[in-house]
Amino acid sequence: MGRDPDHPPAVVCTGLAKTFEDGTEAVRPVDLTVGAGQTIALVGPSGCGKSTLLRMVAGLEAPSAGRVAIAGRPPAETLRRAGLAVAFQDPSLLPWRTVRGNVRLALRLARRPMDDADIDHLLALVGLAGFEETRPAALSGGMRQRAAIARALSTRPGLLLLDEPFGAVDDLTRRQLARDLPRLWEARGTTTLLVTHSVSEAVRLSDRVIVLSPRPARVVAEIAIGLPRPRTEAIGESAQAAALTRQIFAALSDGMASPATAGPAS
Ligand SMILES: Nc1ncnc2c1ncn2[C@@H]1O[C@H](COP(=O)(O)OP(=O)(O)OP(=O)(O)O)[C@@H](O)[C@H]1O
Repeated sequence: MGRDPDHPPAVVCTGLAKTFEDGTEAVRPVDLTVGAGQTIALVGPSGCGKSTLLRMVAGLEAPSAGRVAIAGRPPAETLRRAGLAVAFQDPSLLPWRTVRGNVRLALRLARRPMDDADIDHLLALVGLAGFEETRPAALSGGMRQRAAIARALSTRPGLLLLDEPFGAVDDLTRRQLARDLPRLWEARGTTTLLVTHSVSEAVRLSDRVIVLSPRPARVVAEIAIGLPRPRTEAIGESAQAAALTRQIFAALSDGMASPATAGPAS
C-alpha cells in the first residue's frame, strides 16, 4: 500500500500554552515529548484542553506561548509534506464525494499512489466494506469517523494525531478497531498522539499516558505503559493493565483535587 513513511518524527512541545481571545485559558505551559515511533495518549477531564493541545501540535491552532517541533520543523511544514495526518472528532469529509472518493482525494493531495483495491482493503479494516460508494450524509456518525480514520491512515503519515478516534463508535466496533488499527500504525512505526476519554483504551494503545488536570490543562502525571506488544485483548484485560488503569484514575482524581485558577470559560 504505497511507500513507507519518511522516518517517523519525534514531537517536542516546549512551554506550549493557549489562552483564547476571550480570556479562556485552555492550556498552561506544557512540555511534552513523543519519541519517534511511540504512541502517547492524552487523558483528562472533559473540557480540560486536550483537543486544543492536539490542535496546536497539528498546527491548526496557534499557541499563545511556546512551540511545537516535529522532527525539528514547525507543524505546518510537516502537514504540507503530508507527513502528518489528523482524524478529529468532527470528521471533515467532503459531502459530494463517496467514501472511496474522499480517501482517493487525500492520496492525490499527498501525492501518494494507492490503487482502489488497497483503498478498499483499508476501508474493510475499519469496517466499511460495502460502503465504498456511499456519500458521508448516508453514513452514521461512527461510520463517518471510521472513514476519516481510513483517510488519515491511507497517506501513511509519519505522525498520526487522533482526537477521540473511536468516540462515536459502538462498543463492539470500538473494541475491534482498538485491536486492528494499532497493528497498522505499529507495523509502520508511525508516531501517534491520541486523545481519548477512555482510560482503558489509553492503557491498551499507548506506550505512555499523559494525565492532564482540569482546565487549564497541565501535566499532572506521565505513566509508562510497559505492557508487551502486540496488545491482545488478554493483555488489555490483564492484572497489570488493571493496575495501570487504577494508577491513571488516581492521577486524574489528584488533578481534580488541585485545580489551577483558570481564566473565564467561553
Ligand atoms: N475557539 C475557542 N475560543 C474560546 N474558548 C475555546 C475555544 N475552543 C475551545 N475553547 C474552550 O477551551 C476549553 C478547552 O477545550 P478543548 O476542546 O480543548 O477541551 P477537551 O479537553 O478536548 O474537551 P472534551 O474532552 O470535552 O472534548 C473549553 O473550556 C472550551 O470551551
